[in-house]
Amino acid sequence: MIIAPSILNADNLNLGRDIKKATQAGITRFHIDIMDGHFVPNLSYGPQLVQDFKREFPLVEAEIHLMSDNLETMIPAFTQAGADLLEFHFEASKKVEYWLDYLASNGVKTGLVLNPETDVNVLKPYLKELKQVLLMSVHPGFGGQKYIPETADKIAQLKQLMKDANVNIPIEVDGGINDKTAPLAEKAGANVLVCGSYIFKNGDIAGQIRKLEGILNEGH
Ligand SMILES: O=C(CO)[C@H](O)[C@H](O)COP(=O)(O)O
Repeated sequence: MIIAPSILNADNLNLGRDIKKATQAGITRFHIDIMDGHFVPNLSYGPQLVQDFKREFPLVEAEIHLMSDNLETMIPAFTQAGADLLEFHFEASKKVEYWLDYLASNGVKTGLVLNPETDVNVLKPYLKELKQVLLMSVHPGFGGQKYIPETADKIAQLKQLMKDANVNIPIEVDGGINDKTAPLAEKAGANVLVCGSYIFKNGDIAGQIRKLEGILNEGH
């Protein structure tokens, strides 16, 4: 299981410090939420943040979760900024195939994201080109929301879809992950968990990461 901390609810005035604390606790990938105030009702970071992240932490993966329907501007900008993995929403794109090709030819690993209400079957034509699928377990736009329990059914449906297509890529779950919900997502078959508030909000970043890892290890 990979834990990818979402920096959205970290202390933004001490972001470098908090990211460093998480890497010292063994984290090798961060989830960076990009919100455009249009596709979702919130604003977050721009490409400069990603560029600075890669300058300071070149060996740590920057996973970009693009919550925008302005892909023409955003995808090239975040590709140039140094995204290792870029995930865009199926709901936000009329040219999925075009952007998958663009990202692959620029050496960026690609994931598609589905909102909670979107049927997993929409992924069928793209599964072979994806490096990951991200299932939202909250409605995108804000950290600190409650995990939607029906996510387990979506994970099961996606696993079946992948099996039928003979594809085996990681399933990532994002939103409301904590010590109670992480085991639910793991049991349902998630391979990557995005976790924001739980890790960054209580002041003991390393302790929260260890706690989450401990709980996930108990299941084995
Ligand atoms: O994509 C997101 C919101 O749109 C965040 O990544 C997600 O909500 C993680 O934060 P938290 O763990 O606090 O729920």
